[in-house]
Amino acid sequence: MVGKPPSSSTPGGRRATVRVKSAAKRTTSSARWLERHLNDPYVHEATKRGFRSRAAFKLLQLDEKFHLLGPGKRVVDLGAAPGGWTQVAVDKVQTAREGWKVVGLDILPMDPVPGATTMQADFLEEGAAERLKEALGGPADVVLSDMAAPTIGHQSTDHLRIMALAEAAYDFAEEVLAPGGAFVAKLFQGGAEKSLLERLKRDFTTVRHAKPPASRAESSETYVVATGFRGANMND
Ligand SMILES: C[S@@+](CC[C@H](N)C(=O)[O-])C[C@H]1O[C@@H](n2cnc3c(N)ncnc32)[C@H](O)[C@@H]1O
Repeated sequence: MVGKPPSSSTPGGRRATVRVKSAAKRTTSSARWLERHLNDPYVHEATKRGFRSRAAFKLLQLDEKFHLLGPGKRVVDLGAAPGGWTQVAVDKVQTAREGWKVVGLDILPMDPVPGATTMQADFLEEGAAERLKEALGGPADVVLSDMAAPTIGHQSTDHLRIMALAEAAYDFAEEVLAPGGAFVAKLFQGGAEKSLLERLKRDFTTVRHAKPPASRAESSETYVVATGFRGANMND
């Protein structure tokens, strides 16, 4: 009969049945994703306002709460693609005066964002941080990291991978931040690993965890927000 799954009584049949089942599971979860996407008010608002991603609202909300961005500031945006945070950063920092800067980096290609410098590189690869420093051409007031590797569903592996990205982002931030600067990094629930938190508490006047309303409730994503950088040489 057409459409009837192959018999699972033979090894080939069982494999085929498993394949059919997992394809069906994938179809159901993509359908669920599409439905959620179409009903998401942030997706609609992002389209209306010309943002490339709904993620733009997470930065707008973090900025509203922590006052991170402002005219004339110099910003680094790590994990920038497709560019929602970069758009928000340019919008908030650009002024008629010289000196403001937004540099975005992603491992994926990204369409240029007017006003920003963008580069494609794996941030964890040797030389990427140096190239980024060159593009920045001076100290930064804000280092943002929304970097996240695709999750594999294995909680501790996903946690380790995002922590490695956050730690690398802070290694970079520690070198380029101007006194008074701010650092934001995406983490998974459970918050920052003790070692990163200890460094942040030592180096900043305020360290908070935040989950902006635009971050989906079912996502374990959260952000660590550190403000009031005490200055690079304070530990010397
Ligand atoms: C959640 S998305 C960022 C969304 C972005 N903030 C926006 O507003 O459009 C996470 C990004 O981190 C990037 N990423 C993950 N690992 C990276 C790495 N090692 N180096 C650079 N970018 C990385 C991914 O390619 C992805 O584009």
